[in-house]
Amino acid sequence: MANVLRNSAKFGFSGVLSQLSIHSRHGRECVSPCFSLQQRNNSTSPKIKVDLDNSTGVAVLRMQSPPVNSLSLDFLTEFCINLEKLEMDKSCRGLIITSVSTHTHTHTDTDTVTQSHKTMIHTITPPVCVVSQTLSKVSSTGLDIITLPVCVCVCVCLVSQTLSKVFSAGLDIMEMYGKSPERCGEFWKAVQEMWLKLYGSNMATIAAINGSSPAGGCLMSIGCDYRIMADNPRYSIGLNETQLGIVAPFWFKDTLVNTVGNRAAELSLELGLLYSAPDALKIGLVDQLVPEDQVLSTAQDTMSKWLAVPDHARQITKSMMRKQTIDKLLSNREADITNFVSFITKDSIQRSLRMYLEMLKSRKA
Ligand SMILES: CCCCC/C=C\C/C=C\CCC/C=C/C(=O)SCCNC(=O)CCNC(=O)[C@H](O)C(C)(C)COP(=O)(O)OP(=O)(O)OC[C@H]1O[C@@H](n2cnc3c(N)ncnc32)[C@H](O)[C@@H]1OP(=O)(O)O
Repeated sequence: MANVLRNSAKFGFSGVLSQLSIHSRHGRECVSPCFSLQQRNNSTSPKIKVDLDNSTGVAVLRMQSPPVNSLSLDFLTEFCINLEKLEMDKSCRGLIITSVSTHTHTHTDTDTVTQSHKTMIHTITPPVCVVSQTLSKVSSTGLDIITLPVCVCVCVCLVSQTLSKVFSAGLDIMEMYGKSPERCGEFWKAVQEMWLKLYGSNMATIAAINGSSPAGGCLMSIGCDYRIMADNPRYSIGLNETQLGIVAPFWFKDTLVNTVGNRAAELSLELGLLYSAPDALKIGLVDQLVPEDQVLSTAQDTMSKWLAVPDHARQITKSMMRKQTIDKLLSNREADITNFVSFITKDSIQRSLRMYLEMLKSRKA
């Protein structure tokens, strides 16, 4: 243990984990070589926006993947890359995870059509740059060279997309429905990676839950050190997997037990309960409720209290609390993937997922 603590002071929590387990893929040594320490951490990528305030050392990661911030393979990959970058950045000590409620997405599109220039201008607005040109083209027979008037339209337009009031709708069900075993395995590995990185982060982490947070969204929340939820009767949170006819794996269960205790976790998991914000507070699934417009500012105020504690002391303590749970998955990763793939690809489970998807759609109609 003394060794663990010495290493922890030297490498931080993630570093200790990678020292302790040769299977660890989320320690500092395993970072993709394309990220250097010099890299700035203010990034905007399609699904996630990260802003690091260098004066406070606090990064805000905003999920912005309409319609419901579901956790697809692409989303999870992007999430892990961002987390890894922040973990590597010594100036970043705290991370707040939240969802943007509305965002404007800048969309660049290049289209080539064999229509008149005039038609093109009418169909795509607002064109920032329209280039007309004549293009020589080989006909389908390959014999005749024909010349067509072509309008190449480079259009930059702003598309406003509104996220429904969700923090995250959890794992993207479409990643588990009708997919090949290989793809399911790849997806599950990314889910594991997201949890390993978050639960084992050296940073102080706060979930600013400004919307519903079922299943994987709840996992992401309880993977943080502290949870602040909007006091809105429309929002709910919980590990509702059994309601979909699927089963939360042992590490989802362990994280929930570590958060709310065994009895509450038992009820919660077996019944697939989604809790209102006040009920979630009652069982300790979230730590604090605040009016919706104060979720982020409260998270920022709370973070300053967490960062008042010396990093090494907080990190070593966090490691002592979470290491056993993390190691359990690290030493069973491959078996866990195999279990997931064989479970999720069963006909009966696929049927349950289809019914659930239909229910989601019919609820909308
Ligand atoms: C033998 C032992 C084995 C042991 C176990 C081994 C392995 C483990 C196996 C499996 C574990 C899997 C763990 C799974 C975890 C998950 O996270 S599953 C996902 C659970 N999520 C949900 O149940 C949430 C469902 N969504 C909602 O309840 C609502 O959408 C909402 C989030 C409350 C938002 O409501 P609203 O604003 O009204 O939006 P809509 O319902 O209209 O949704 C908009 C569109 O988004 C689609 N959508 C919603 N959620 C998801 C999702 N999670 N994935 C993909 N798509 C989603 C919805 O269908 C709408 O689509 P359309 O616009 O109709 O196309």
